[in-house]
Amino acid sequence: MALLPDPGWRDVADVLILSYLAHRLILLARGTRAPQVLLALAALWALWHVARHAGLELTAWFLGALNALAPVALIVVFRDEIRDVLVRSSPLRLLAGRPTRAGAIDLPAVAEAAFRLAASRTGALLAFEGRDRLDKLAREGTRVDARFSVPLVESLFAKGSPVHDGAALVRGGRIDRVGTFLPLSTRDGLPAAFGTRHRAAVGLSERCDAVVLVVSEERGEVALARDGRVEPIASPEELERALDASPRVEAGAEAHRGRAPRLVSSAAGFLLTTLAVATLWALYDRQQVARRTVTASVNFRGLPESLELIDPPEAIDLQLRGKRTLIDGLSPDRVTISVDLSGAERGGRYAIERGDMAVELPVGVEWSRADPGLSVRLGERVELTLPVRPRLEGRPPPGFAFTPPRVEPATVTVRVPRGMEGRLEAVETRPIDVGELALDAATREATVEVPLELGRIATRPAAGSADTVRVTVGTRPAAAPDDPEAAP
Ligand SMILES: Nc1ncnc2c1ncn2[C@@H]1O[C@H](COP(=O)(O)OP(=O)(O)OP(=O)(O)O)[C@@H](O)[C@H]1O
Repeated sequence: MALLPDPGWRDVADVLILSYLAHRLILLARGTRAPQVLLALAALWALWHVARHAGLELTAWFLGALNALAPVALIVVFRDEIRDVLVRSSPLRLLAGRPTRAGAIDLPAVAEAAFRLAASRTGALLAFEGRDRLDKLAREGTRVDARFSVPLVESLFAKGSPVHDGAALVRGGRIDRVGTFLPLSTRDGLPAAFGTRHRAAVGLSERCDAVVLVVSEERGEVALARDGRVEPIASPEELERALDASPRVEAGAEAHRGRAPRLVSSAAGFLLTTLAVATLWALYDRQQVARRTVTASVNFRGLPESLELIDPPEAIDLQLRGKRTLIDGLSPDRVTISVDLSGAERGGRYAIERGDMAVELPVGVEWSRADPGLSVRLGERVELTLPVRPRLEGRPPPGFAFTPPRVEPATVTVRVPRGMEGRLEAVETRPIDVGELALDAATREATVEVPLELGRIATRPAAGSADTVRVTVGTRPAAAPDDPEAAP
C-alpha cells in the first residue's frame, strides 16, 4: 500500500471546500470559548481511543458515553454564539463577507472618549468582552447594539442620560448594552478612594477575562482593570497601547494593522487550515480506501486481419483502489479487461498502454496498475488446413466398443501466426460426452454437432471454414466379454 494516497480532482475539491468552511468557522469562533471547548472534546476523544486500545473496558465505556453526549454539549455551550449567528447576522456570512467576531474596536475613538469624559468629570464604566461571555455577569441594562463612537459614548454617560448609571458592555467593536450592573469586588485592601464604580470594575475583571475601563467622576482619572488589578492610565496614547497589547481586545487591534497584513495573516491562516484538513483527509482516506489485487480475464479485439496473437495471456493482475465496502464485496469475475489491438501493423512484441485497455469496473473503483505490465506478441497470419480430431469422453455401454468416429467436414482451415505451423497437427473438438448420447437402437449410432476447440495457437477458423463439425459416434459388440475395451 502506498504511504501517500494519490488524490483525484474530487479529493482536491473536497479538501479546498472543507478548508474554506473551516477557515470561516475559525474566524467566527475567534475570541470565543470555542477553541478551548473543542480542545477539551478532542482530548476526551483521544483518551477514549487510548482506553479502547488499552482494553480498559469500563473507562472506555464511560468516555464513549461522554463522547456520545458531545454534540449536545456543543449546542448547550455555544447556544449564545449560535443564536448570535442566526439572529444578528445572516448565515451567508459563514460563506462570505466579514465574520461578526472580527468586528474591530476603534481604539483611538475609545481613548478619545475616555479622556473627554474624564476632562468633563463624567463618570463612566466600559467593559470590553474577551473570550468569556458577559451575558451572565453583566446583568440587566438596555440593549443598544450600536457601533462604538465618541459622541455616542459621551451622550450615553452624560449626567442627564437615563442610562448613565451602570456599565456599558462592548462586544466586537459595538456597544451591546448600557446601564448594566456588574458584580462588585469583595476584596479587602483596595484603595480607600475606590467607590462602587471601581469595585464593580475590579469585581468583573476578577471573574472573567474582560478588560474594564473606568472614568472617575470625582477625580477625572482614567484607569483599566484586568485580572483583578487596576492600573491608572495617564494619556490617550497609553490607553490605546494598553488596549492594543491586550490579546482580549484582539479584534480591535486587528483594525489597526491595516488591510495588507490582515490579508497576509488571513492567507496564512487559510494555508494552515488547508494543511490540517489535507492531513485529516489523508488519514480518513487510508481508513476508507482499500486496495486489492485481482486476476482479471483479458479479451482482445480489433486484431487486424493480417495478424495473429501468439500465446496471448488469458488473465492479468490488476491493482484496484476504491471505497472499502465496494472493494471488499467485489467479485473478480466482474472485472474484465478488453484490449484494443487495432493499432498493430506488423508482427512483433507490443507493450499495451493504459489507453489501449478498457477495464470494466463498478462505479467508484479505479484500477491503478497491471502487474506485471501487459505485452502481447503478434505474428503474421498464415492459413493451415488440418484434420479434425474428435475428443470422446466416457466409455461405451458394457459389452460394446466404439467404432472409429466419422467427422464431417474431416478437415478445417485455421489461422495461425507464422512460425507456429509446425506446432499443430490437428484441431480438436470440444469434448463429447458419450454417456449422454442417445444411440439409435437400430444403427447404434448418434450424430452430434460440436464446436472446434480452438486453442492458444489457432485462435479462429479461416474465413469460410466451419467452426463446428458433425461427429458420428457408433458402437459395435465387443469382440469378447473380457475385452478390456468394454470393461466398466
Ligand atoms: N455594580 C455596579 N455596576 C455598574 N455600575 C455601578 C455599580 N455600582 C456602582 N456603579 C456606578 O458607579 C456609580 C457610583 O460611583 P461611586 O462614586 O460610588 O464610585 P467611585 O468608584 O468612587 O467612582 P467615582 O470616582 O466616579 O466617584 C453609580 O452611580 C453607578 O453608575
